[in-house]
Amino acid sequence: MFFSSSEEVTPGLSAEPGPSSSTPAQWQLNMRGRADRISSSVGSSGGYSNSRAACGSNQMFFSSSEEVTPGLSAEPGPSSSTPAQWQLKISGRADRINSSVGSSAHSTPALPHPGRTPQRDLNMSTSSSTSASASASHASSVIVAVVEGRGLARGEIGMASINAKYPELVLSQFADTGTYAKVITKLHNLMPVEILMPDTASVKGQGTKLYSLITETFPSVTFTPVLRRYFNEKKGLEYTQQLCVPEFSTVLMEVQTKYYCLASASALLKYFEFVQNSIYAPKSLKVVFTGSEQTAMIDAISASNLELVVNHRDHRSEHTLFGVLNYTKTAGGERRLRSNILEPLLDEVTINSRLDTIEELLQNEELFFGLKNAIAQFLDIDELLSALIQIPKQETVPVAEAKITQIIKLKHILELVPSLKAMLQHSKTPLLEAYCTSLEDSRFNNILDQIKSLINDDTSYMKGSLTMRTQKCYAVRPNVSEFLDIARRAYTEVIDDISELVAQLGEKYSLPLRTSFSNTRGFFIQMRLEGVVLPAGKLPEEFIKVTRQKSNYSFTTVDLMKMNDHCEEALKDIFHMSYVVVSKLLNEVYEHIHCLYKLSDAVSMLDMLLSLAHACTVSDYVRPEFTDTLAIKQCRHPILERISGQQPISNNIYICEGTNFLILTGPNMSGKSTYLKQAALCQIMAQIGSFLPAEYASVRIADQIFTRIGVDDDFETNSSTFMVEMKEVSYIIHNASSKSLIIIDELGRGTSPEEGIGICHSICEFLINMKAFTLFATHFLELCQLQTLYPNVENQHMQVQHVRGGDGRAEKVVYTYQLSRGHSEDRHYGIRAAEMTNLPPEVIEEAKTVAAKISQKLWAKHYSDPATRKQRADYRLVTRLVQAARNSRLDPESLRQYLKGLKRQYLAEIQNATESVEIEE
Ligand SMILES: Nc1ncnc2c1ncn2[C@@H]1O[C@H](COP(=O)(O)OP(=O)(O)OP(=O)(O)O)[C@@H](O)[C@H]1O
Repeated sequence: MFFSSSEEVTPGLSAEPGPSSSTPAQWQLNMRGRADRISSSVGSSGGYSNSRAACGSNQMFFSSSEEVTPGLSAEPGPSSSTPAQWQLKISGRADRINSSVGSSAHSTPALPHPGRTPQRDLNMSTSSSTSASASASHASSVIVAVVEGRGLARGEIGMASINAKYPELVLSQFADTGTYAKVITKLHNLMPVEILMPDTASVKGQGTKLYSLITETFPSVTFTPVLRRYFNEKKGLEYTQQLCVPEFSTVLMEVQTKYYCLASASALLKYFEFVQNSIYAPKSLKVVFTGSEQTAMIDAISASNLELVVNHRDHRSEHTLFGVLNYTKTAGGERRLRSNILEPLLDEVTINSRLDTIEELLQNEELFFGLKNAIAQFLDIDELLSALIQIPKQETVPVAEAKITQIIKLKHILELVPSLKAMLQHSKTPLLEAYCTSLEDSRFNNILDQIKSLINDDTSYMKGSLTMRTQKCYAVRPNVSEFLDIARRAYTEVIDDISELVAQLGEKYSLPLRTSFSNTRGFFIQMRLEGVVLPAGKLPEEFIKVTRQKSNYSFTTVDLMKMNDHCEEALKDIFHMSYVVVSKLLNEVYEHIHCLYKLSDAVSMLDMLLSLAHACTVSDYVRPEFTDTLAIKQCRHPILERISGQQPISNNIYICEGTNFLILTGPNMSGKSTYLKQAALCQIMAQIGSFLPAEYASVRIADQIFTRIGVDDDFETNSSTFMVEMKEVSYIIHNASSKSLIIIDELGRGTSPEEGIGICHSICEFLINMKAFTLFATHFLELCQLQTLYPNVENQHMQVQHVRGGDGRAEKVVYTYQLSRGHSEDRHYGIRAAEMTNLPPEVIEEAKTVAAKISQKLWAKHYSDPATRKQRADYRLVTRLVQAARNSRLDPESLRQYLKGLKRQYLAEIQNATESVEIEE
């Protein structure tokens, strides 16, 4: 049972004649006409929110004798046995969450699903939309519970999260490393408003490493210790079984032995019920389990470095990848895009099915614009679902009003389904066909028919607070409830009286007065000052609470305030009686309501795909193909392109298994970072199913994308810069695989050149052996020697031109932003920079000589160690052998000759390695 109320709709009234002897339809029109007249004559102040009546009252609205049926009623909830810690933190928490719920346009992503077919993509977004949904919500209305295994199970993490705004419980459990990188990344993506952990993990002074890391990394997020006993996996499973919508119940099989995520779910649901003061209806919640296998992992630092969803210089700026691709029309589409960018797909079939769809949308303009128009009219379905399935513990005026709004929104949304389906019927790609099929669900019509039996045909969701108030007042059909009809007549009369009063005042003082309405003031009077002569040079005494904004006066009178009170009283009655009807209606439609999950999935995915297609039309993008090579012809940086408004200089990117390590050199400001970032951004774009800013693109799917990008030099923080560098690199080394994409920009700057080169060199060698695709930008030209040592390394540089100044000494650098093979000839950028100053020439020359000697010495020293040199010779031999084995074109004789050559080469290298290397002093 979804809702219960002691009051029944009064039967038998439908046979009654309407008021004022007119027919019900006429009466309805008359009543609406009056209210609409006023609503159109007044300026709407602010968007939709609770009316004054709703806001002003905390008292119980109903004298209902029945209790609301709680989904978890059998369990002792926090309300009955509140832990002390909870009690302390509760006040204000619900408000904060609620206010963020109401205000944010962004949030939970409806997950992108990797799957093998488009149909799978559909199903997955139901079953795994998790990570997406989980990951998105930057609308801080997410609460997360985290628990870690103890003893031998240390490192096993269970997480459960729920967004007050979206009806989805996301569970995850995974083994993490000692750096807890996965937990931190997941939390970063979720952006929770509050994190719950067992009190035992956070005992002062003895907190676990995970606890310290979480509280240090998320200082602005509220941390709440919860008694360990609430992290109860048995209860977690029971709650999940009770709450899970049947359509998603396969998840129960998946999680039944995942004790840690179930334990988190148990604590989270209890806590959520407590702070929200409402519970979820049984069988109403989408429950999903997300591992980290289906999406590529992008750690929080990389997401920030690449400016995926937030620009770290200006948080409100749209100069992010999200900003470039976001042409979505719905909150759900926006969330889905955001979550996809943070967690791109791994499954080639799913990505290609999205690309097919985008291609169709680009080729079929009618379909593109038709779908866009259809999608743009949808409201936030997830938000509505979430509200529909939460059972308030108290029945107040705001609750009543909210329920009426919900039924109006539900009707509005369901009425849009046929036009969306009709548009999709023109499509040819499997993904769109699959969404079209998913909308052929008789439940949509059933619910709508039931709604229409009690709600007026022309009731619909509209913008503007007064307009929406009118919609709510007249939502229920006339003759359904006699008392409701009487209350509405009373309301209309007060509205007429208000109009009349304002007209009389205008006549009395010969002033151009207008009736206005706002949620905070109710009805009030407005007057423009221009061309107005005030009697006795000032406003009449009768006008009180005067405010002035530019050339507009706003005020009221004692009589108008009284009328407002009458209006509020009448409204309360209307909402009360409409609520009784609406609650009963919701009870009836409740069993079908879960088809909205399908609709939400379809709308958000279509919105995202339309948005990606739209981005292609704004700039010239190309469809990527998936191979084992990253090869992008004339690639452009997507964000730079958007910022500058003109095409940046394009460059080719080529990395393959044989040449998987690229060393990029070039002076400061020559475009190295831009080049590196555009490679990573294009990789992500390809893996969410977007076209790319290039002439041709082939992409190897990356399981993870890592970046280490240097911050600007800061002499004061050099030591900490070095530590940050080392931590970031160590994270990459511990987590990257041969299928990863790694971007490293400027490593080893926070220490002496000698150490810097040494560290860079050993890290490079480690990564070269790992076979990940790596782009490594550096100012240490010494590293370019790696190309001669390893066949899979290639040097590239950013070209610059040096233009001599008129006085023959000062030199100007012209940046071409063009990539070229080989390493940069521009050594000692610092000295070049110094040359451009007024330093005496002899000082510069001496600096050049000393620098050259030092670098030669460093290099020679580094390569003088016989053991290291032997190791490298071994590695080169193995690499060449593998290449030979793969080269199927060689006939046996050529292969033998080739192998002989390799042997000779290897022996020479070994001998060389043991000879001492002369170091020039
Ligand atoms: N391909 C390009 N087309 C047009 N402008 C570019 C391009 N690449 C870089 N730029 C411009 O040059 C500026 C400097 O580029 P970037 O930061 O990539 O240089 P860098 O070589 O990494 O510098 P540093 O070594 O100092 O970090 C960018 O802010 C951008 O405005």
